Amino acid sequence: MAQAKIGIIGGSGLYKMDGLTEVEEIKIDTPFGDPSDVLIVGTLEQTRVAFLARHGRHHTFLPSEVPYRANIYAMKSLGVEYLISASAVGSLKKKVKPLDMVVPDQFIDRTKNRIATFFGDGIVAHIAFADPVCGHLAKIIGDAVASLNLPDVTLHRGGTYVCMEGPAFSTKAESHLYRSWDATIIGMTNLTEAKLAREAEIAYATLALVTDYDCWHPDHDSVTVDMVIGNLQRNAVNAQKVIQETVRRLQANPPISEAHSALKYAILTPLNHAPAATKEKLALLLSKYFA
Ligand SMILES: CSC[C@H]1O[C@H](OP(=O)(O)O)[C@H](O)[C@@H]1O
Ligand SMILES: Nc1ncnc2[nH]cnc12
Repeated sequence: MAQAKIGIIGGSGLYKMDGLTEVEEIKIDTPFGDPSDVLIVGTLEQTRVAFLARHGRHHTFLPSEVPYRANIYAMKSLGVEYLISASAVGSLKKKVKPLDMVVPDQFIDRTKNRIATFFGDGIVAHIAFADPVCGHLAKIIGDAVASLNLPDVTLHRGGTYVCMEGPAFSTKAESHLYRSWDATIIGMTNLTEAKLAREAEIAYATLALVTDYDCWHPDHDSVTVDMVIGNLQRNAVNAQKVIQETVRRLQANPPISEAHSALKYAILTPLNHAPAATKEKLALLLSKYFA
């Protein structure tokens, strides 16, 4: 089976990664069903990386339908230790403009229709999630953006990403509510992914690409898909440059992340009392904790 230390999940508008060489398309079966698409493993900056289109390469999964568990499990099965997410987001702050880039450090959960854990069925675990992204990886992504001096792009390090269920965009009342919470950006996918990545002991951070002002701004039209895709296509080239530079920095200096031992104190069920079928299903994540 192919191996890759670095994973990339591309969101709306980023359905492929240019510049990969020695490319393999890998179909991975998981105990949680099929991932959104085949995983593309290739070489970038002398490193094997695995790319996955979050909504499928033809954008066929709603945010609520994305098989998040299968996606993260598939990344883990390739040996991924660092996961870079590229995502389209709306801005909840005036100073965060369309085409800007944000590397958030917090999330607020407004999802209601998805499973955001690998656990259950006889094995209970509670990961710490106070700091939901890997600070080391977030810094490397931020440094990569800063080093590229991209024209018309302002970098915002830190900020809170509201993860809503969708698929409809927010009402104005909701958008104003999130602004009153001092949230920075809004999207529909990254919190779920960040939780599962943490349970899988993968360091995770987000490169958020701002496409719109959601629907709160009196001087800007309310968000539409056209607006999002139009801006993200403009952002996609920049996003790929940032990802490539992040991979270069990451492989030169891979940090030890707290995420890599997230389950050490999280599992409450003595594993010798856990149902065999659940142990088997979760062995990829748990075998290092089997006695
Ligand atoms: C196409 S607009 C809404 C859609 O875009 C974002 O997707 P992703 O996070 O995968 O880039 C947002 O979360 C929604 O899923
Ligand atoms: N305004 C918005 N709300 C939710 N998800 C988004 N993705 C891009 N823009 C968005």
